[in-house]
Amino acid sequence: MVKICCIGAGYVGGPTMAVIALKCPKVEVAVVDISVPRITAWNSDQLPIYEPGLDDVVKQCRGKNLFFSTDVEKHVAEADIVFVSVNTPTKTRGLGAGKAADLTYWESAARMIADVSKSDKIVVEKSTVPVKTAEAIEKILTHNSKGINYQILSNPEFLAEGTAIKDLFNPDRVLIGGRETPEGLKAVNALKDVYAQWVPEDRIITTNLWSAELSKLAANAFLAQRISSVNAMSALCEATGADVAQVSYAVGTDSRIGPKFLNASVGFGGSCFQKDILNLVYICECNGLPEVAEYWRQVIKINDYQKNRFVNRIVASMFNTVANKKVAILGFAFKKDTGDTRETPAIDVCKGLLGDKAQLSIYDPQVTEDQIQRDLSMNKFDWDHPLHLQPMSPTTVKKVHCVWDAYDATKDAHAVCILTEWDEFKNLDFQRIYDNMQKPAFVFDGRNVVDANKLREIGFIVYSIGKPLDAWLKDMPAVA
Ligand SMILES: NC(=O)C1=CN([C@@H]2O[C@H](COP(=O)(O)OP(=O)(O)OC[C@H]3O[C@@H](n4cnc5c(N)ncnc54)[C@H](O)[C@@H]3O)[C@@H](O)[C@H]2O)C=CC1
Ligand SMILES: O=C(O)[C@H]1O[C@H](OP(=O)(O)OP(=O)(O)OC[C@H]2O[C@@H](n3ccc(=O)[nH]c3=O)[C@H](O)[C@@H]2O)[C@H](O)[C@@H](O)[C@@H]1O
Repeated sequence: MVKICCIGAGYVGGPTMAVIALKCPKVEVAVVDISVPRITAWNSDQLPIYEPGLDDVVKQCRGKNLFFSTDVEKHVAEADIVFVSVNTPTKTRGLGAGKAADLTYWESAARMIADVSKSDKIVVEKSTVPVKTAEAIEKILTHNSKGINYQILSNPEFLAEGTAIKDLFNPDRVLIGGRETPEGLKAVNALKDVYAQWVPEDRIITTNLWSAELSKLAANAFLAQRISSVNAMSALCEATGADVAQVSYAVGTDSRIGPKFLNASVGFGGSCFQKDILNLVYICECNGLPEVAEYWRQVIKINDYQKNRFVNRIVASMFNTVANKKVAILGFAFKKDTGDTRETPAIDVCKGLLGDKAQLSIYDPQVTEDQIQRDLSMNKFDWDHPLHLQPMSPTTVKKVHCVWDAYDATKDAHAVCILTEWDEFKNLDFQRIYDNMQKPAFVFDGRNVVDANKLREIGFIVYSIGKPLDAWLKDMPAVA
């Protein structure tokens, strides 16, 4: 029986390994982590991450050929294939701070593999890493090899949160990069055999190591670039009276461009887009390509601009001050169908409003008050380290209240900000909300989920990203 071990039981390691276990009943899969609470949760009825369909997959395999454990060394020693899916945060100190990937966790995992291994192993990079990481890992492993043969593969993950199980069941492609040597090709084929249990062969792409590593960074940069492109257009739409949804549709029907990923928003969030682009920028700079670095940096700059523009629009519309006004925040997760708040635009919007002394009442169906308080008091990039290294007792942000109902959040509020596109926000009783709010009552829709015309009929002043502006908003211009 082939034995797989995955180091890192997070948003990628957990779901990916659960699906491998489900699709490959003859493979034994152990997912290991240094975080005791995380492993305890994986072994309980309350999984540590919310992901549609995940419970079902885990329930089918856990205890049969899928195991979650903190006994990292034992499972690594026994495995034929070791996936490494640990955090690769942005460095906060030293060389490359604010841009480069921090490979501390990767390096410690590689050293541990070298220490405990007694048999040959295929080591698979599942985390998103800088180009040429495989070379560094190879050096660590071979300098400590005790005669053991290691093959390093790059197998980046393309799943998106909220649709992880669907994406893993039916991926657009699986990418495997390896050394172009007989041993390298053999290792590539061994991993290909695992995926071939459910992924059609023509969707399994094999490349050299560096192409696989770079393709992951490139894919995320291209995706984020589309959002920054449409968000840049949204500002121009507001200035000209064009409607960004109509522009996106007209542009996206060109088959060379395609319709997906053209929704204007308050800005993209999530643990990876910003981190991976910063990493790409750093790699370009290190390779003497400042123009290329600046090109990609602009994707982040537009994203920051979009979040600032949204906050300024709110404050400007409400007579240039939100001090002591109750503002309801609907949605805190970085997108719907996940409880993940890493780099969510809601953090920047809330911090911006708190900077102007607003009182926030926040409702998200999947995010706890503890998490929100932690996010609003944490330093930039701290969130991307293993749980036990994150600040344990954050100071409570006093002007923030978290509630478990959209109606409670909006009661007596001056304004409602929609920051996540949860389906339930489309069907709220906005007449009831309006009746219980201060007047004039504002809605700032950062995800374009509500029917703005219906809300205007009720009496709201509505701002939707990239849509023709209400007369009220035109009279109160927001400077980003
Ligand atoms: N979240 C996502 O949707 C995607 C993430 N990625 C990449 O996958 C990697 C992992 O991301 P996530 O799963 O989101 O992170 P995560 O933070 O949810 O999980 C990482 C886990 O690794 C554990 N860990 C760290 N060092 C360890 C060590 N030495 N030994 C054992 N466990 C260790 C941590 O305790 C943590 O539970 C990152 O490189 C990320 O860029 C790639 C595609 C999608
Ligand atoms: O490397 C990663 O971590 C993953 O990053 C993204 O996945 P994810 O961040 O989970 O979610 P997305 O659906 O890409 O959304 C990212 C952000 O962009 C925003 N978005 C997305 C699409 C769009 O049209 N407009 C828009 O503002 C979302 O609301 C969200 O805040 C990629 O889609 C995955 O392929 C990749 O594996």
